[in-house]
Amino acid sequence: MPDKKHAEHLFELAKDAMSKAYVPYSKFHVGAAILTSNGKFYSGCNVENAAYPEGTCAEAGAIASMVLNGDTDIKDIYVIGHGDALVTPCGGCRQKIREFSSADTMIHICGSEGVRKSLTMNELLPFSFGPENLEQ
Ligand SMILES: O=c1ccn([C@H]2C[C@H](O)[C@@H](CO)O2)c(=O)[nH]1
Ligand SMILES: [Zn+2]
Repeated sequence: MPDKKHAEHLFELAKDAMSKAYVPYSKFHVGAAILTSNGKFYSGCNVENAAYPEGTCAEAGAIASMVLNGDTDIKDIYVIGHGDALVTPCGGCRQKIREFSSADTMIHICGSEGVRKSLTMNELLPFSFGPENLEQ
């Protein structure tokens, strides 16, 4: 877990991002917030599209913001969806998070009261394919 101050900020950022989701089709709001290993915060929401497959996930938005700002090392990522069911990152997002993860990256799945489940990258995506697989 990140320290208390970082944890609170991540949760607030993820909730705030969730409130901004553009979801006229699914009405399913999702927010994500990232803390990088160098102490920066990024967030994102899902953005749907009338051409349904073009919609993007909250995690993808947060990752795009992180990369735009020159950061590539996720320490913690919080994900929150509206409603009671826990939102675990979809398969595509697991792979997107994996690209920017390291041994100590943690994925925290939140409910309305805070973190409900914390997972390592390997728990979320075992036997994963990553950048090092391309190193010869
Ligand atoms: O981890 C997830 C799972 C789903 N969604 C979005 C995609 C779509 O807009 C809506 C319903 O699938 O939730 C995310 O943003 N992140
Ligand atoms: Zn996704």
